[in-house]
Amino acid sequence: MEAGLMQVGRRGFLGLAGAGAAGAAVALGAQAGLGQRRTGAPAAGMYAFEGPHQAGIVTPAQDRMYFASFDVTTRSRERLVALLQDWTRAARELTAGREVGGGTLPYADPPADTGEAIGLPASGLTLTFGVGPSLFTGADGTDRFGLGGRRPAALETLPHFPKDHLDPSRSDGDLCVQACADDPQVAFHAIRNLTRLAFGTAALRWSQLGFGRTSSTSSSQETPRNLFGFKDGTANLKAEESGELDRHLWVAAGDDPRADWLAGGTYLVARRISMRIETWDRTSLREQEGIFGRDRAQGAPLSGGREFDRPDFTATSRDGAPLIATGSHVRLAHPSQNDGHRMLRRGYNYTDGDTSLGRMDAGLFFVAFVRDPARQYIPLQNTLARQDALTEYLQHTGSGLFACPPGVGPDGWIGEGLFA
Ligand SMILES: C=CC1=C(C)c2cc3[nH]c(cc4nc(cc5[nH]c(cc1n2)c(C)c5CCC(=O)O)C(CCC(=O)O)=C4C)c(C)c3C=C
Ligand SMILES: [Fe+2]
Repeated sequence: MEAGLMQVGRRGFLGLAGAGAAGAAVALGAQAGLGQRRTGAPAAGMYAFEGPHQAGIVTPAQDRMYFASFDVTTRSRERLVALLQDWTRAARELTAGREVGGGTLPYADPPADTGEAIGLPASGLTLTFGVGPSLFTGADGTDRFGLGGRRPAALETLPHFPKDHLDPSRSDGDLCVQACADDPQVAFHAIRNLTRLAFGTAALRWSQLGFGRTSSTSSSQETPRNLFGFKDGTANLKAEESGELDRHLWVAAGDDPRADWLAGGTYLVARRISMRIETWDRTSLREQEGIFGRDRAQGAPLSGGREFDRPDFTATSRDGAPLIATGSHVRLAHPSQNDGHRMLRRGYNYTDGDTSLGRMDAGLFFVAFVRDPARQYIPLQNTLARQDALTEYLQHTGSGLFACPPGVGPDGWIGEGLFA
């Protein structure tokens, strides 16, 4: 079984409702209460909502994603807090495969849950929440909710990078929710219901559907492929590397004296990267492999060996040229070129139909989690934008940076520490 995934079947659930349930079912009951589960189907995968860190970061990447960014429309701090509490309550239900609002159906009112996930299991749903820089400081410099003094120094709108072509209506936001699941309808249902709960307090600003994970976050997972056909996620930071996670992923107490509320949390970088698929498809395999610095079939470094072997950047061909080219993606992105920095990538392939020129509007919705974006993301993105051979085939069209608070305990709510 994958790390952190609980298999809760009909027997487990019925057992919980009865006398003494153990193991997974107890975990379900403790965190989710005894509301109506949407299905009695066996072997419904479920990740614990509670824990020191939010789920959806190091839990194994699911097959589907629906990412949403929100603008907070209220000026009231109390209403913002109430929204985060409502979202936490709903997230406990949704991730346990239960209907929002306990499945209440007063006939004279709209149902508490929108209903399209009835009959579907939890499907490994995780919900990961974040806060953007604009939640702290408005465009006119105002301290919107009295949180200005608690804003982490690293939580700034990402700078403009060379060749960026950002659409403001697909960028930034006050709050974000990343919903990942093995069923797209379950991920959609989660965002829809959270959006509905936010009515009058926060409004959807932009959203992105992703259909195929482009990273492994656990060594138990097979490396998937991106839309250029290459294995993606080979050298990713993985859940099993606990020391490395503390070093590169989780914010520690003392990292930022203004923002100890973020200890145990992390930063989420989102980039909507359009990929020039038609041009790529007219490029030779030799050139494609040279651009990445890995072979397409196995994902092995061009210096030799197998997928998970270390790339040898000193290896040269008979004519003295480096086997992994100086402008290749893996050389430029490798920790040895970036002061030892790593990141946890958790992106998804996407398509939004086609463009007015009849090209596929498709690419990578790049999501990465880092302990410090100012050191781990911004310098690397500047390097890639200027030197990476891959850049010719890409266009960054959306962007966002969010701080993801730590996870919650049984009575906690997301972002509690920020408002304490
Ligand atoms: C700024 C960070 C990065 C962006 C943006 C980015 C875009 C991007 N990447 C691929 C495909 C691959 N990336 C791979 C490795 C890799 N990429 C980054 C960072 C960014 N990529 C890092 C830190 C690494 C790991 C480097 C290392 O430690 O060796 C690979 C190789 C396989 C792997 O390790 O995952 C591929 C393939 C695309 C298509 C893309 C934009 C659309
Ligand atoms: Fe990459």
